[in-house]
Amino acid sequence: MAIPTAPALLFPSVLPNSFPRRTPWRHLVRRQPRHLRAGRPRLQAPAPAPPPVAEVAAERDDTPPLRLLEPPQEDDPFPPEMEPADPDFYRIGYARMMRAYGIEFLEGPDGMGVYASRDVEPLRRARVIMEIPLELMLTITQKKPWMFFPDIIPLGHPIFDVIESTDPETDWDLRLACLLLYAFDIEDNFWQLYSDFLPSVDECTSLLLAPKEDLMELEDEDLASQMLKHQERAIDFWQKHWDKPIPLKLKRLARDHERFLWALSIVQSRSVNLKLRMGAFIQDANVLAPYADMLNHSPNANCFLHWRFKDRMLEVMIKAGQAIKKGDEMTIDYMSGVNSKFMERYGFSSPTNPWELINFSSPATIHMDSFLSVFNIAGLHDELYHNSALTSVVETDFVDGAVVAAARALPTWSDGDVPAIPSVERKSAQALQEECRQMLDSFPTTIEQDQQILDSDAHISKTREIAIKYRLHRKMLLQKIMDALDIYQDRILF
Ligand SMILES: C[S@@+](CC[C@H](N)C(=O)[O-])C[C@H]1O[C@@H](n2cnc3c(N)ncnc32)[C@H](O)[C@@H]1O
Repeated sequence: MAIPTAPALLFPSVLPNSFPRRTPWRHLVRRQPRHLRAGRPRLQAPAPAPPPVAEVAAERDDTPPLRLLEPPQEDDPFPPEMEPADPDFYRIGYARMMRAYGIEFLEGPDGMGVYASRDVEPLRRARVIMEIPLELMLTITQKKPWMFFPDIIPLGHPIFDVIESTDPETDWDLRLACLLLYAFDIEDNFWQLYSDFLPSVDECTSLLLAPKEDLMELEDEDLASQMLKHQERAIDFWQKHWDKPIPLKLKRLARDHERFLWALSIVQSRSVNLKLRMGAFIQDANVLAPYADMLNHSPNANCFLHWRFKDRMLEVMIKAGQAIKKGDEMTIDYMSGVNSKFMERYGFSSPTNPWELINFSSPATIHMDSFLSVFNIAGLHDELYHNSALTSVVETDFVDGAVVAAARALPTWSDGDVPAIPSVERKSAQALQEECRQMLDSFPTTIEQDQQILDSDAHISKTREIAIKYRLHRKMLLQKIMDALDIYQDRILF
């Protein structure tokens, strides 16, 4: 079934004033690879002077009501002497811009990121740093009747049938990639302009874009085969719909499968899941939210995303109580997952990911509470945290995500199973160290060799670099667990 469309009413012209206008030919020019150009164009926060928090609240009240779902009735009876207003007239009320308060978008070590442009005192309440109106976002919902938003695809366009051929619940990423490609193709559409600020094929970290030999560098067979399957799925989809004689208006959206893989990478690594209310429905939606998609990940994020139903705004908010210094990066927590999950979806891993897992097969058991207390780690097994209140008591500061991660996976004994005899504890720690050592030895390269490859090869491809970093991070985690078990034995057992 085709969805009727009312583009003039539902999709306003919403270009921030400072957005560089695209010249008609510019989208035909291939971007230079990253090393040949000085980064992506700078994304300027389009808001005027940032207002204090109190004013933000006042401004919200002034926002004109958004009548996204109530287009004027076209078949209202007009007296014959009256003419309908120019379609532009209707756009006025819908044209809302993104607003930004006290932030700037800068190129950093993890690509583009969002940084504080002034100090922020810790406040008891969360506060807004970005507001992104719904109409700037590309949205695909997982259930009918609302399929995607904005409703920009004209009736009868073949991309609609391509989208319709997929399963809304499982193929949200393919669907959103089609919608994104379509949005890029509409002259002066917001996304056509925003695409200048998205990472190019050479800059994108997604492993969907990695050649097979780079995937082999991962030395994680499960992840490599998972990525090959993802690539196969995307290429099959592209071949099914594009690799044949088709109308030009469809063909030009993704002339080669690389273009489709890139769009899919953008969707997977930049979209968020939200529960949106659309009219009477509350829907699980996958959303590409411009500007908010410049936020990088941190497990100790200082910001979070908040969907405001009333004005249909996505807000980025600083967590309550956070003090932020000018120049600090603003981050959100993408998910609590192991490194392989981050690699699969976003193409990066972290040496201190507190959700990383090492599954020990050794029967050795260790007393978890005493292990944790050596590193000032407190809390229940699922929510271990560094207890800084204890830092003055125990001098070691050796705690990072890797030790928390180790603690999550350590085999433990429950009261009564094993007597708390230091020699048993020591044996357990040694057995676990030995298992880590064997796992570490199973990598054909050492930590130093991987580091050398990364340091010495100036022309290393992006995806190969990512694969080697991941392999390095896994080894570093093992090394840190071994070190932690050393410290544990020194501190507690003797
Ligand atoms: C939502 S985008 C964030 C903006 C992105 N940095 C850019 O340049 O446009 C997600 C991508 O940012 C990068 N990224 C985010 N957090 C990261 C982190 N903690 N470490 C390394 N890369 C990160 C990865 O390339 C990821 O796929």
